[in-house]
Amino acid sequence: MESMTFVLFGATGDLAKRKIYPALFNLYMDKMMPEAISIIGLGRREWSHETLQAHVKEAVHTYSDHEADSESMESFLQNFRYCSLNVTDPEDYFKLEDLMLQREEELNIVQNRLFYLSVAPKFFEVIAANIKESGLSQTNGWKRLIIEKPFGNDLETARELNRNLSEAFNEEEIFRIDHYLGKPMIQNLETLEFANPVLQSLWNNQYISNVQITASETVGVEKRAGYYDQSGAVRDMLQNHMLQMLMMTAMHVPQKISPEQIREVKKNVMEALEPLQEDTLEEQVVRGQYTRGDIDGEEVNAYTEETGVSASSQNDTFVAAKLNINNSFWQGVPFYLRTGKRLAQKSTRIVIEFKNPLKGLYDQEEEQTSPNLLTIEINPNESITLQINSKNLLRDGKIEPVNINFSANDKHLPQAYELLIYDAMLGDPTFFAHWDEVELSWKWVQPILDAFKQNTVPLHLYEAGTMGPDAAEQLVEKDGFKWW
Ligand SMILES: NC(=O)C1=CN([C@@H]2O[C@H](COP(=O)(O)OP(=O)(O)OC[C@H]3O[C@@H](n4cnc5c(N)ncnc54)[C@H](OP(=O)(O)O)[C@@H]3O)[C@@H](O)[C@H]2O)C=CC1
Ligand SMILES: O=C1O[C@H](COP(=O)(O)O)[C@@H](O)[C@H](O)[C@H]1O
Repeated sequence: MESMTFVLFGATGDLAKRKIYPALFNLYMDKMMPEAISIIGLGRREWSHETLQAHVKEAVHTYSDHEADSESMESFLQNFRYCSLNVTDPEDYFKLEDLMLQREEELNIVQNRLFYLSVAPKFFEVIAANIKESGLSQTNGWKRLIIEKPFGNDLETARELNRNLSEAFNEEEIFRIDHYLGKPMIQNLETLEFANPVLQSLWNNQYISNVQITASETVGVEKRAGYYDQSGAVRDMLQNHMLQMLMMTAMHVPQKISPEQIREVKKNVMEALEPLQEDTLEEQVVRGQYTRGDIDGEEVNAYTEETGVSASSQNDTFVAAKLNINNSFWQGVPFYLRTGKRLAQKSTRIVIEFKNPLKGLYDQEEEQTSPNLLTIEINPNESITLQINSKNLLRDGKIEPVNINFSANDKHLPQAYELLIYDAMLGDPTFFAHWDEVELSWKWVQPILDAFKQNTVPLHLYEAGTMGPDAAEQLVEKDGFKWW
């Protein structure tokens, strides 16, 4: 891998501590980092290089599962330097430039520069502009920008953000993290679909009856009420993670496996997504909010009782939707998506339900068959399970559903941030959100945001600890299905 400077805005923050430093350390230990790398941490705090190094060490000890011998740790930490900088102060970027140039010279490395913005989204544009104005982006190597979602707050603000970022960085230089795309099982979808002719031949509307994507969480708003009450489940999960999982599931075979082609087939899915209509939106979208209930035997507050949430909030803590993809592969196959807080279990999974044309053969009282299901568990377990029908020879030969299971659970499976940072360092954009995907996603959810804002669809309350409102059950039941 090429040598580089890794500039981390928000080096003193939570994401850096919990995810970025442990990921960098794991990559270092797995020899997946450049031989020579200059890592410069930034924040307003007046830290010394040593303070940052001690902070990184502590973060690695707390959050990395890699064994850290002291020699490796010390040589890892030697890559770090700190520079105090206020992102809105253009003068501070010259201070940063001095340090960058000094380290590039010391290490004798090309000016390959990766800028990671682990700061609030309101700073993205000012940082990009200051990087450009200060000349930091005029390098004799490459430059890249990593940003975290949210990418805008709606279609209009997302477009504006993108316009402004494009002043300083080209699309090929912008790596938009959607951490779901870093999850090993999501990355594995490509292989599952395209490296298995048996599955690929069934991956269409001739054999599949419906697809269900669930991301359920047991946590509530935690300490993020300020953000979440303005965001809700649609902006927080549906527009990004859920639609990315949909794209990864419904994409059709590309001409070849390359970042450009994978992004192209993902985009095709979004382009074929049937737009929601204002007058029928309620038939396809369920908005929910949790009331008091029980999670793992513990009583929890209603959403409107959470600290920082207004008692009259109409915010969505749950959303379920039925999506139709109007292309020859998926016409007639509903894709059901649901996500919410304070649900019965933490589980992210994709379930492919196959059609059962042979059902009639066995439909006598004693011989019921179940649909074949392919379940891809993404989080917290990682597995692929195929449910088939089989005779139970120990119970009078009755037909029963049994599972063929591949479980990838392993504590050494790389973490999402590890895979994503590695790809960004390499310059591989496959598992980052392209602007086209982001824009098409906002476009598709915009009617939902409008309807929720105008209160033209009901807010269904659900008890914490359940799987959401009854209306979400009815969404699939009226098509003759049930949630798996
Ligand atoms: N934490 C998480 O788990 C996740 C976070 N994210 C996203 O990552 C980003 C960072 O989140 P998180 O780390 O939690 O936030 P924190 O509030 O913990 O950290 C914010 C960072 O920004 C720095 N900062 C704030 N204002 C300025 C400024 N004017 N100039 C320079 N630096 C500044 C702070 O440094 P200092 O105080 O020293 O100035 C600090 O390092 C956000 O966009 C968030 O949405 C995404 C997914 C998960
Ligand atoms: O981006 C987000 O994701 C988390 C859920 O992520 P997971 O990896 O634990 O499934 C969610 O809790 C959070 O609200 C959202 O911003």
